[in-house]
Amino acid sequence: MESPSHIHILLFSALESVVSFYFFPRIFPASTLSAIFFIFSLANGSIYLFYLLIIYPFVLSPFRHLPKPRSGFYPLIGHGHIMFARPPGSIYLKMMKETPNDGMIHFRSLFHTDRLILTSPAVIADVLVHRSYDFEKPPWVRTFLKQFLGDGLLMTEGDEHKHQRRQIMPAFSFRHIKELYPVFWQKSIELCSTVAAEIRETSDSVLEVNHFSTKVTMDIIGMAGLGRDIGSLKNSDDELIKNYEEILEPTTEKGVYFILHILFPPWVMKALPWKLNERVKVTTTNLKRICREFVQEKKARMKMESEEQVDILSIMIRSNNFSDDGLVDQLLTFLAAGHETTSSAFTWATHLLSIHPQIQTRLREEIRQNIPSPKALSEPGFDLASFLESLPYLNAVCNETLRLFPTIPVSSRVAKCDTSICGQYIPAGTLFFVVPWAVNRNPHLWGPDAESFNPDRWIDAETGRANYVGSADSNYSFLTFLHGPRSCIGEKFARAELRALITAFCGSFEMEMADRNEVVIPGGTITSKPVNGMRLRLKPVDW
Ligand code: HEM
Repeated sequence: MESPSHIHILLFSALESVVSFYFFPRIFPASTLSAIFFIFSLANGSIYLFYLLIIYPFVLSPFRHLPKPRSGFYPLIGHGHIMFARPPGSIYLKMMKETPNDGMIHFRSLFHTDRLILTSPAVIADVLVHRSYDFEKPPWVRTFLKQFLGDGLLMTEGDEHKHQRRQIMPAFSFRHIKELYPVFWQKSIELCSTVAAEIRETSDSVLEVNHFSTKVTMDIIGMAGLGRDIGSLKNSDDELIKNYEEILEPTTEKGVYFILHILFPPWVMKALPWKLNERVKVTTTNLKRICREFVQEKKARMKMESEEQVDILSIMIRSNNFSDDGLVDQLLTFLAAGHETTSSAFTWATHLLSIHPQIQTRLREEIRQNIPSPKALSEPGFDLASFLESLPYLNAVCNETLRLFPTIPVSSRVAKCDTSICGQYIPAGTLFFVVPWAVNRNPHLWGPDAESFNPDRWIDAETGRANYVGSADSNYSFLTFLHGPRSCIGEKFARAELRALITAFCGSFEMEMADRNEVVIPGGTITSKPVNGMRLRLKPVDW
C-alpha cells in the first residue's frame, strides 16, 4: 500500500475540521474553522511523522530484518552522512567488511528512509542481469546528469533504451574495435611524443599527467566517435577540453552541488544565487553548440563522400533512427562517457605503476621484449588487437588497475515496480547502491590482499596465461563496467584503448611520483579522479 502524501494529510485534516466544526461544535466550542484545521493538521502531521520515522522503518519495513552496519547511525540523520564520505565508495567497503550478510546490507538514510547495498555475486546478477529492467537510475540522478551528458543512451530507460542500444551496438562490435586499434596506437604514440616534448621544457621533468590523459582520450573518442581528429593533444587551448575540464574537475564545491541536487528539486537548485549554476549553464550550452556543429559537419561530409564511414556518429546517422537533437544528445553522451572514463583509468594506472616500481619494470620488460620499437606496431595490416590482447602481464596490469580504481565507484538504482531480489520482496521506489569500488575490493570476494595492487592474480600460475576472473570465484565480483543490459557499451573499446595507452607510455617512460610522500586522494562526483591531479616525474627511455 502506498504511504500517504502531504496532500493526503492536508485533505484529511480539512475533512476532519469541517466534520467537527459543523457536526460536533461542542468539541472546539470557541474556535474558528481555520483554527480547527490548524489543530488537526498539526496532530495528523505529528502522527504521520511518527509513522515515517519510527513505525514504518522499525516495525513495518520489509528490510527491518536484514543485516545493518553496527555503527554510524544517528537519529533522524540515519546513515545519511555517508553521502559526504570520501573516497566515494570507501564507506560502503567498510560496511561490507564489518557486516556479515547474505548479499544485501540495509541501512537507514536521512529521516530513516530505507537503502540497500548489494554485496554478493548472486544478488548483483539478479539486479543487473536477470531483472535489469525492473530497476532504473534514480530520477534526480538522471535530471542532474542530463545537463552534461545529454538525453542519450546512458539516460534512457525501458523500451526506449533497448531500442537505442540495439541501434548503437554495431559501433562497438569486436570487428569494429579491431579496426580502431591502429587509431588507439597512433594516438598513444602521439601522447608520448607530446609528453616527451613537454618534459624537455621543464627543469625537473615533472608533469601533471591527468591533463594529457584527458586530451589523448578526447582525441581518441573524436576519431572513433566522429571520424574527426579533434587535435586537442596538439592544441593546448582546445575548447572542448576546456569545457569538460571545467565541469569534471573534482572540487569540494562540485561535490556539495551534486549532493544538494539529490536532496532538493531542480527548481530549488536553479533558483539559488550560486555562481556554479551560471558556470554549468554556460559550459553545457557551449558543449551542446559544439556537438550540434559536429553533427551538421558530419551530415554534410557524408553527402559528399562515397566511402562508408564506421565511426559511431556515422552509424547512428545511417540508422535513420535519431533526429538532429537526438544525435546531439547521443554525441554528448559518447564524448563525455568515452573520454573521461578511460582518461581516469589511465591516470590511475600511471599512479599504481609509479608507486610499484618492480611491477613497472616487469611490465616494461614484457613490452620491450615483444615490441622492438613503437613503429613495429604501426605497420599496415599488423594485427594489433591479437598482439596486445595476448600479452599476459599487460592485460593483468590493466585488469588490476580497473579493479582497484573503477572509474564510476558508486552507481544507484530504484525499483520501478514491486519486485524481488533473490527472494527478498522489494517494494517500488526502493533505492539501492551497486558499488564497484567496494565489491571490487571486498576481501570476502577477493581474499585478504583485496586492496593490494597484485596483477599476478590475473595470471594463471600453471599456464602463465591471462585469466578472466582474477582470484575471485565469480565475474560478478568485478563491477567496473557493471553487467547485463545496462553495462558499459564501451567496455571493449575502453579496454583496447587502455592496453594501447599503457603499452606506449610504460614502454617510453620510467615514472615515479613527483612527491614520493604524497597521499593521492580519489575524488570527483560521478567519476573517480585524483583530487590534486597526478604529478609524476618522467624519464624517457630509448625505445
Ligand atoms: C575505463 C573506462 C570505462 C568505464 C570504467 C566505464 C564504466 C561504465 C559504467 C559503470 C556504466 C554503467 C553506469 C550505470 O548504469 O550506472 C557505463 C555505461 C556506459 N558507458 Fe562506459 N565506461 C568506460 C568507458 C566507456 C567508453 C570508452 C564509452 C564509449 C566510447 C562508454 C560509453 C558508455 C555508455 C554509452 C554507457 C551507457 C550504456 C547503457 O546504459 O546502455 N564507456 N560505463
